[in-house]
Amino acid sequence: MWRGLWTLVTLTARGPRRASQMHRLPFLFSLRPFTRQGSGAPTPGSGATIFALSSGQGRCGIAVIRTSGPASSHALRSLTAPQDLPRARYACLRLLSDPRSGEPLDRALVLWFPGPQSFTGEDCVEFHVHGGPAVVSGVLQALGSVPGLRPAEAGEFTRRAFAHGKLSLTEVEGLADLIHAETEAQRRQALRQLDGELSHLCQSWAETLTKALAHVEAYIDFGEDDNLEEGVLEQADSQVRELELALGAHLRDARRGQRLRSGAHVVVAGPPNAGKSSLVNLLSRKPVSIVSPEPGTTRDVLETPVDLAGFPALLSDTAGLREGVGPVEQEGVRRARERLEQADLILAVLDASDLASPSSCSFLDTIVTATRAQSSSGSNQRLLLVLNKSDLLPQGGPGPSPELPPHLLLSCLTREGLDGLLEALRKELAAVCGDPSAGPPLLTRTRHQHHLQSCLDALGHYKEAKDLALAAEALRVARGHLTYLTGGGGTEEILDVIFRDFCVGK
Ligand SMILES: Nc1nc2c(ncn2[C@@H]2O[C@H](COP(=O)(O)OP(=O)(O)OP(=O)(O)O)[C@@H](O)[C@H]2O)c(=O)[nH]1
Ligand SMILES: [K+]
Ligand SMILES: [Mg+2]
Repeated sequence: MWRGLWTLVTLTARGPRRASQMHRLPFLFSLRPFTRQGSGAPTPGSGATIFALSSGQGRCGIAVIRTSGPASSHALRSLTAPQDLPRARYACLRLLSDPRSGEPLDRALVLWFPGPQSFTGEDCVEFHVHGGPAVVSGVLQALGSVPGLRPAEAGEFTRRAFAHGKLSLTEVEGLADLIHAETEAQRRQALRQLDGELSHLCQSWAETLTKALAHVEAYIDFGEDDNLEEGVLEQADSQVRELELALGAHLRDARRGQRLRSGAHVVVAGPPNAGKSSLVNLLSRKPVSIVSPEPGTTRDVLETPVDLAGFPALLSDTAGLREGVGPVEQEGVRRARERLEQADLILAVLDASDLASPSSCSFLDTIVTATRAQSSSGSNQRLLLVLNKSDLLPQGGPGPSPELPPHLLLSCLTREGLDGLLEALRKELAAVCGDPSAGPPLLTRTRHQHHLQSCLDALGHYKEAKDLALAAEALRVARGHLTYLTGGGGTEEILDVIFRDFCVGK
């Protein structure tokens, strides 16, 4: 078919002489038309129809049971009365009964989604039944008795959706993240990815590369032909340069998307008895750490996952930093320092009523000053200075020293200043994790970073390539990585671009 099309074009647009050059275009005839179905994913379940409980386990108001596959309509008819198929995509009330015994199971809402307009792309049915365990297991058993139906494996509905081109790989990842999202920021980020923002961006980058590749290939094939547009290679070069800039900007993202997915490391540190453990308990809303008036209470690093102002964080409580103590506390101090190095954000806590003590001064001089100096010289580590126990400051007094770096006043005892701290945390974490509702889509997984970096490396090879065949190959490799990112398996659409974007024989 392609050969036919090409011949048509060569005859009409370029005159018959071009037909003799067809042997010079081997790559064009190995092309498959672009479809997302050629995504390298396994072809779905060889006709099997799957079913599963899609809502959560346990007693609930409504439970949703789904089927997907060619026997879905048969399953629906077998379980319902009347037995006719309801109108597509409209909810209707039906009596469900066991097809073997005729025993009524429930009165339920059923929905019929004929493929391909369904989540998986196959025929699907949803049963919205009453959420009692006996109803759910009765309907599942009834479905299991219908010939051609079997229970779904984990993720099998989504896998079928991917195999039918309903979702790209990054969208599948977004869906998984949405299901697991625990904080507002994670939900926003996952929803953007599920909406396909990252995959659309990659598709547009891949299109740019397809154009550049088409330019280079055309030059290889028609280079000496004066009918070819001028400057095709220069166009390819400038397309590659623009793409390099865009990819570089995304990669400089410094793993913000990944932090948003798995949580930023927030480390609470400070001198002994400053109220670090009190703050950790306050922020996590549970008694994670022991609080006591005795300095040196916390020894081990205590970690707890928390939702901090809508952002996911792994909050670590650490031992108070001081010198000249016994071996156990000294080990705690060593662990605290080690954890500080891994922090995305340091919550530095001092006792507002004890700023002149040697341990407060030493903490300010070392950790606080050093971190602030590093972050102004481009390090990614951030720091918030919190002066706790503000309730101990004299009412209407002068407040802490004006020479201190920027800080927040807080009382873990009275909770005064907590709202201000949460607002400051929200800003800091938005900088650490990226604001999920603004800017370009974030890279949420190492896999994304790997493919973008490999794409960028291949563009480097393009620029260094000594001949055009190698340059074209580098572009193909670069484009392959973008396709892998969205889950495609090296699909080709150069012909389309040659017809659409090129005026061979104008
Ligand atoms: N007045 C007052 N006391 C506080 C406040 N926050 C904590 N404290 C008290 O300060 C003491 C030390 O608190 P912790 O939370 O154990 O302090 P820490 O920094 O974890 O101490 P170490 O683990 O020993 O380094 C306890 O007696 C707390 O009740 C506050 O805001 N105001
Ligand atoms: K203490
Ligand atoms: Mg403590």
